[in-house]
Amino acid sequence: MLERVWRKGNPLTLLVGMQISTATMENSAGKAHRLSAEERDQLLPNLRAVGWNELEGRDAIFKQFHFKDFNRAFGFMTRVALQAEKLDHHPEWFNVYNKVHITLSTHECAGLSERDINLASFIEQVAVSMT
Ligand SMILES: C[C@H](O)[C@H](O)[C@H]1CNC2=NC(N)=NC(=O)C2=N1
Repeated sequence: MLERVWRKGNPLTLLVGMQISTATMENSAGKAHRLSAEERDQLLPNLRAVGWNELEGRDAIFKQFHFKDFNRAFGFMTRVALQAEKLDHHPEWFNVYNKVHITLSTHECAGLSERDINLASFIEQVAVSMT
């Protein structure tokens, strides 16, 4: 099912599929692990397709969002913040007026984990609904 979604869907559908798939990726102790090369090959292209990029010199992903005005930007941040708190996984971000810059990485494994992919997927869904 997921394979079918990945092949056929648009980038956002792909990301929703990724959230489902990555939900099972943590080990039983719930500890985050740094994504392997294979996992990156599988997961990152879908995020690149919607504007996320890997940072140079740090194992993290980054995207800049632009909204119509500050209200939209802050509404977006509020929705992301509530979900981040639920997930206990928080963005590093910067806001000025209608711009929001977001970096995602996982302290526990000092790099990218499936938690970042999940949060990025959620953020994309919120951003689409706010633009
Ligand atoms: C103690 C607490 O659970 C951790 O610091 C959580 C909170 N938020 C987090 N946010 C992010 N982005 N990465 C983490 O590893 C992380 N860990």
